[in-house]
Amino acid sequence: MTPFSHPEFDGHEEIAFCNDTESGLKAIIAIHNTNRGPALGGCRMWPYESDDEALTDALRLSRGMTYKSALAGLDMGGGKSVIIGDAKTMKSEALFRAMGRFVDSLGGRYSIAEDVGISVADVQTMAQETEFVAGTPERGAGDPSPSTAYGVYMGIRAAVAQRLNRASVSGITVAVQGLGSVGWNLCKYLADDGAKLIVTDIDQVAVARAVKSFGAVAVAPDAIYGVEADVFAPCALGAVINDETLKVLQTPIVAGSSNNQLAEPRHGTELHKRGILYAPDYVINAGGVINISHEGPAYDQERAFAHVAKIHDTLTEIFKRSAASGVPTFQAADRLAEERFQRVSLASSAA
Ligand SMILES: NC(=O)c1ccc[n+]([C@@H]2O[C@H](COP(=O)([O-])OP(=O)(O)OC[C@H]3O[C@@H](n4cnc5c(N)ncnc54)[C@H](O)[C@@H]3O)[C@@H](O)[C@H]2O)c1
Repeated sequence: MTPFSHPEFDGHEEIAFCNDTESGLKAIIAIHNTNRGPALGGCRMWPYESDDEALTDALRLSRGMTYKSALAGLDMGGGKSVIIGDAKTMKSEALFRAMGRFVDSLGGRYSIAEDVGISVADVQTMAQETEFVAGTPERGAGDPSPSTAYGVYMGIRAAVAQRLNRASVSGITVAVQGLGSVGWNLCKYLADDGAKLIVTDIDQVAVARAVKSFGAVAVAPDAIYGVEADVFAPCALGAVINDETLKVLQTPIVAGSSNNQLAEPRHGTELHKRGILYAPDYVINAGGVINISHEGPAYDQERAFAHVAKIHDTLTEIFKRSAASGVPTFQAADRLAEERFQRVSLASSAA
C-alpha cells in the first residue's frame, strides 16, 4: 500500500489510519481537499479483500465528495472514511466509539455521516465520542431522501428546459427506475406537477402502490431501459448506462438519483454523441448533502430546500457549457467543480 504514489492519490491533503486493538477497529479517513471548508463525508463499512482495496475506496470516494460539495455550493471539503470489516457480524459499541475517537482526533477537519453498511444508530454511537458527526435526527435535518428527491425533480426541470425547450414537466413522460426512498418521493413531485409516469421496481408492492397513487404505467425491471419516454430517471442501481442499455435507450434525457450511473466514462461520451442530455449524477443527487449542511439547532427546512433548488441553476450552467464547448456534461461538471474548489485555493494563497 503506497499512499503517495497510489493511482487515486490525486493530491489528498491527509490520510489517517487507525488500528485499535481493543475494539478491533481498522479504519482509514481520507481528506481530499478542504479549500472550501472542513471535509464532510460518509463512512463505509465493508469486508475489503485487502488494505489496498480499502484505501482505493477511501481515496476515490473522498475526491468525489470534494467535487460534489463544490458544485452544491457548500462551504465544505471532501472526505470519506472506511471501516474494514463485515457490517453483518463485526459491529459493536466499542468499535463505533473507537471510530468516534478516531474522527475526534482530527479536530473537526473531517465530519462523519452514514453510508453503505453504517446506520444512523452507528453514527449516534460515534457521537458519544465526537461532536463531528452529521445526518443524525438530533441535528435536525433527518432523512435525506425527500431533499434528494426534490433536487432530482429540480434537475429534471432544468434538463427538460434545456433539451426539450419546455418550461415545466407537465405532460412530460418520466420513466422512474426504483420506487424506494428517493424514487417514491420523486414520483410525488413529478405527478403533482402533471408529469406522466412509467415505473418499475423489483418490489411488486411498491409498483402496485405507484400505479394506484400516481396513475403510473408499470413495466418489468428489464423493460424500463427501452421505454418511450422523455426522461429516464435511474433511482435504484449504479452502472445503468452501459453497452447493453445503450442499445435500447431512446429517451432524450437521463436524469436520476443513482450514484455512478455511467458504467465507464466512455458511456457518458456516447450519450453526448447521441444527443442524450445526461444530468451528472453527483450534481443532481446532492440534495441530501445540501440539506445536511443546514442542520443544527437553527435548522430551517424552507431555507434548506431553497438551497437544494439551486441544483436547477447549477445543472443549467453545466448544460450550457457543455453545449458551447462540445464537451460531455459529466466532464463539464468536473471542470466547473475544479474551478470552484481550486479558485478558493488560489485566492487563499494570494491572501
Ligand atoms: N437516499 C438518498 O438521499 C440518496 C442520496 C444520493 C444518492 N442516492 C442514490 O439513489 C439511489 C436510490 O436511493 P434510495 O435511498 O431511494 O434507495 P432505496 O434502497 O430506498 O431504494 C432503491 C429501490 O430500488 C429498487 N431496486 C433494486 N434493484 C432494482 C432493479 N434491478 N430494478 C428496479 N428497481 C430496483 C429497490 O427495490 C428499492 O425500492 C441509490 O443509488 C442511492 O445510492 C440516494
